[in-house]
Amino acid sequence: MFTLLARRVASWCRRRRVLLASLAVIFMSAVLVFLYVRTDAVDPEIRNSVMLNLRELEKLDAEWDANILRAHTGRVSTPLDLSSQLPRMHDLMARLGDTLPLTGDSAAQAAYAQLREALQGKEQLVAQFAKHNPPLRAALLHMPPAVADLKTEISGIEGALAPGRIVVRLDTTLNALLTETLRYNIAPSPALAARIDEILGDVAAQQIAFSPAVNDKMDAVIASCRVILEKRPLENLLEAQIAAAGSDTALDRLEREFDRSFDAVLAERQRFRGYLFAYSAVLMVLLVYAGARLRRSYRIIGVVNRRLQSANETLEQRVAERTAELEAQSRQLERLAQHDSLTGLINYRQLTRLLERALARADRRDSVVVLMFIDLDGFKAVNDTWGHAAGDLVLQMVARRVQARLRAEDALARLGGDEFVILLEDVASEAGALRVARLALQEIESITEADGHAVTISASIGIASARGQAGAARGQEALLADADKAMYAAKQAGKGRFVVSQESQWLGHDHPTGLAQDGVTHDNTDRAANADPIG
Ligand SMILES: Nc1nc2c(ncn2[C@@H]2O[C@H](COP(=O)(O)OP(=O)(O)OP(=O)(O)O)[C@@H](O)[C@H]2O)c(=O)[nH]1
Repeated sequence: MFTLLARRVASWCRRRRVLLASLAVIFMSAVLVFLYVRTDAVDPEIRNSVMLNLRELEKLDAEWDANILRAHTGRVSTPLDLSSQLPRMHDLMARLGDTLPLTGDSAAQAAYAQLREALQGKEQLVAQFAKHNPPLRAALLHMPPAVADLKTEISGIEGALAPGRIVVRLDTTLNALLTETLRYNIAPSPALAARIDEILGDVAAQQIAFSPAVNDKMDAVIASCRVILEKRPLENLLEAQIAAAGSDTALDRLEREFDRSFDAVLAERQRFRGYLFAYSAVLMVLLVYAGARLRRSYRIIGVVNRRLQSANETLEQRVAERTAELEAQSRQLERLAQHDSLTGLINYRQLTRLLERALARADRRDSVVVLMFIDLDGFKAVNDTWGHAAGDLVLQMVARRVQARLRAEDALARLGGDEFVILLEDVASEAGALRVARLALQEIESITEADGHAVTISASIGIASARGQAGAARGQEALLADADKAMYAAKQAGKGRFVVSQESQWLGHDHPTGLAQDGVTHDNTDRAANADPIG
């Protein structure tokens, strides 16, 4: 089961090798790009700018707190002074909000959110503070001079008109009111509030003894006191809440978290730079390995190519040798097909070919072709007496000697057994042909010894000729038959002679000599007069 599965997977892999290689290259490139992106450098200026923003924010927050304190002590009178830092603080917060996503750190984001919340809370509290602070400030500013003024008033004409006891008491009560109210302003408490309330009741109870003008001043003092009683704890509470908003703590935390997350980002980039370096090294190794494999493949291909080339050359050489051998064999066969193996003369087949061409040429030139059919006489006796080898020797000697008497353009063929044929072209006259016949006869009869044995042979020669168009029209078979017939006639006439066929055709007035019916018989008695070959 597993083997089958493994085979299928292997076959699939082989078939999809190119696809897999492409996917691997794409995957490796994607990893490379990913690592490169993760190692993107962080601008250190960002850190500096964030830190500068935070510092400025801290400074503005501190100034804000100082303004609140100034308002507390009455040195800032308008609500506008309390919110003068806000536009710049909003701007800085927005800038920090843009920069912080760089770190992508949740703790830094949480610290930023906390700071924003703290500042928003503080802003709301300061707004309330700004609403309550002016009446309080006004009351505090009003009260001491108003009390002093009242005291002056009652110590003058008004005091003279009122009972002395009441004037003294009011003066004491006003002193107590001023003292207790100022104490309350510094450290408000319910007990002190109850005491001031009691004093105010006492002041109000003594109003009856004074004029309406004094009463108005007393009402104003009472009103300022009431404002202080109401607003002081409220302002203190708001100040406490402003302090508890924790903007400074949030700022510290954000600075800490940003620093830490920025370091973490740098460390991560550094880490990915390490990965990228290691990955690049692995890729380099793979590249070198692939290069080596490629080089090896090229080397193998080169070796295979050289071997193939060498094999090809060897094959070509063998083919050339074999072709040469076959051509030689073919030539040999051709030669064997055209020649007689014993004498080396052309055979009957080749003779007929030459004869055909010779007749065609004679046709064109109106020349004469002569054919001499030679059959040895007494050859059987040589065989019978001295054996076949001696006979062969005789046949070879006949071939050699007769051939030696012919021109290069003449042909001598052996038809088989003891039969030979001479083919002559462009024969000028019958006399010339007869001369050749005589010479052949002479050469044959000159053979008297073979292989150390005495032999006596002769030949019967039949001569036939064909001239020009008429000869060609009769054809080679007719000429051969004429020569054969003439040879037979020579045999009949007693052998050792030649007979010219009566069908022979010669040039001009050179007609066949002798009998028109039987042809001319020539014995060997006149051969001495015709010792030369045809000229
Ligand atoms: N040695 C040898 N003998 C051959 C060859 N071919 C044929 N013969 C022999 O040649 C002889 C030819 O016979 P004939 O032509 O009758 O012999 P002959 O004595 O010349 O008689 P006539 O032609 O009548 O004069 C035969 O004995 C054949 O066996 C050959 O290649 N070599």
